Amino acid sequence: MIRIRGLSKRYGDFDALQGIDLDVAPGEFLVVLGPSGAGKSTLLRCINRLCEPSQGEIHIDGRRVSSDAGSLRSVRRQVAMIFQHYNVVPRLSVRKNVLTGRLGTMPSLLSWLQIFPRKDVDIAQECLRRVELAEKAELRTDTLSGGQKQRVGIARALAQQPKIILADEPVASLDPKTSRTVLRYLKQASQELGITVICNLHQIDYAREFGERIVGVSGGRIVFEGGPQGLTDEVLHRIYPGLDEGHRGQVLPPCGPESAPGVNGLMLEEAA
Ligand SMILES: Nc1ncnc2c1ncn2[C@@H]1O[C@H](COP(=O)(O)OP(=O)(O)OP(=O)(O)O)[C@@H](O)[C@H]1O
Repeated sequence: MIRIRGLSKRYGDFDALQGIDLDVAPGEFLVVLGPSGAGKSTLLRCINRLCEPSQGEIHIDGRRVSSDAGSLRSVRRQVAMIFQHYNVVPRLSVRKNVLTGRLGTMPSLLSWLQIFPRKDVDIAQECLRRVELAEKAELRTDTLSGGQKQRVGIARALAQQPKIILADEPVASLDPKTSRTVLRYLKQASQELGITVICNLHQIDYAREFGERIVGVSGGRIVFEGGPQGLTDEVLHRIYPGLDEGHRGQVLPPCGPESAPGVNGLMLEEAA
């Protein structure tokens, strides 16, 4: 379904990604694990073309992704994104936030007027039910906890009815219990709906627990590819050079700015 060959991304004279080759199967839940600055976000952003690769090719379902308008439209429709800081619009209701996942399928006048057809409202409600937030649909989103906001982020991604979800450190801002709950909702939706998920994580424990397959990235290169049982000490040292015993399996704090501004590149605060 996703085929990546020779993908490189250069920022100025810095190589953020260097010759990535990767295949992701339909319905797979793939975890990308790696330290801060390894290139995980850049990889996801090249897949949905929020970021233009310097070299290499990406194919989704056999179609090459490019920056021409038709390809971009198709990618933005098929690929949803979940962000570390949720990217919900605080003053909108939970339901309206989820409905923004439907904007790409609606006539622009209706979306501009924020008039949502019944069918879309029903889809949004079903997505909220999946993350067990149906009863909060009418609440303002800023009244929710961080974990609930991220579940809104998942529901919004599902409302897009995507083939692929790219989740960029979706639990980096959450405590361990909430993180597991959020990852469970995401994995369950992937399994039940057959959605391919690529999920960037910092946490080795969660990668082991939720990843069907794990790709370890370090210094812009893939240094490991395999099942959770393959994450041996030697492999972890390859992914996290200098990682000591005491840190193994613990949460590695993220750093760096949140780089993705909104859904499908929209600035939601401005769109609201
Ligand atoms: N727009 C940009 N301009 C210049 N350098 C960038 C840009 N975006 C990312 N980089 C650099 O590319 C490298 C990879 O960044 P990326 O955000 O992909 O890493 P990451 O593994 O997702 O890190 P983190 O886990 O901290 O989010 C970093 O060194 C980062 O500083």
